[in-house]
Amino acid sequence: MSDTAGQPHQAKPPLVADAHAERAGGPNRPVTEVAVGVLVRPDGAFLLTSRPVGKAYAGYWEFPGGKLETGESVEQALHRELHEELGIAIGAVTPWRVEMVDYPHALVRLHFCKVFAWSGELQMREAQSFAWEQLPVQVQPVLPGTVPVLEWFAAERGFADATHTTVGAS
Ligand SMILES: Nc1nc2c([nH]c(=O)n2[C@H]2C[C@H](O)[C@@H](COP(=O)(O)OP(=O)(O)OP(=O)(O)O)O2)c(=O)[nH]1
Repeated sequence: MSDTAGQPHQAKPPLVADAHAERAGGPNRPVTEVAVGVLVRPDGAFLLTSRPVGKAYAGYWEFPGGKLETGESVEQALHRELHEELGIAIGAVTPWRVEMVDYPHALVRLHFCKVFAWSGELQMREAQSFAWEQLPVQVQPVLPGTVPVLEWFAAERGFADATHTTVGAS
C-alpha cells in the first residue's frame, strides 16, 4: 500500500491547550473529538480493525470508534459507534488516555477507552477487516494516531521489542 497520506505531527505529551495552538490550516483549526474503543479479551488480545474504503487512511489499522456527534459524551459515542461498526453492545467503558494528533485532514483529539465486556457477535458492518492482536502486532500499516496505544500496552505488559512493523521496513 502506498503511504501518500503524509505523516502527521503528533503532539507529545498530549496537551488540551494544544487544541488552540496555531497549526497548519490556521490558528482556529477546529478540533474533532473522537471516541476510541480498545476492546480487550480475557487473554489480553485487543481488537484492531482496518479503515474502510473512502475514509482518510483507508486500509490502515486502528481501534474501532469515531467522531462524537453534537451533545454526545465520549461514552455515548463509543456505545453508538461500536454498535454501528461492529454490531456489539458494549458494557462498562474505562477511560484510558487522551491524545491529540494533527493530521493533514483534521486535528483530532482521541479519547482512548478500554472495554472489557460486550455482547453480540462481531459483525464488520462497514466491510472492514478485523484482527485480535497481541504484541507485536502482525497487521500493517498501523494508523499513526494508533501507534502510541501499542506503546502504552507495551509499557503495561513489560514488552520491550518493536510493537509493530513500520511500512516500508523489511
Ligand atoms: N477510530 C479511530 N480513529 C483514530 C484512531 N487513531 C487515529 O488517529 N484516529 C483518527 C482517524 C480519524 O481522523 C479520526 C476518526 O474519524 P473517522 O472518520 O474514522 O470517524 P467516523 O467513523 O465518525 O467517520 P465518518 O463516517 O463520520 O466520517 O480519528 C484509532 O485508533 N481509532
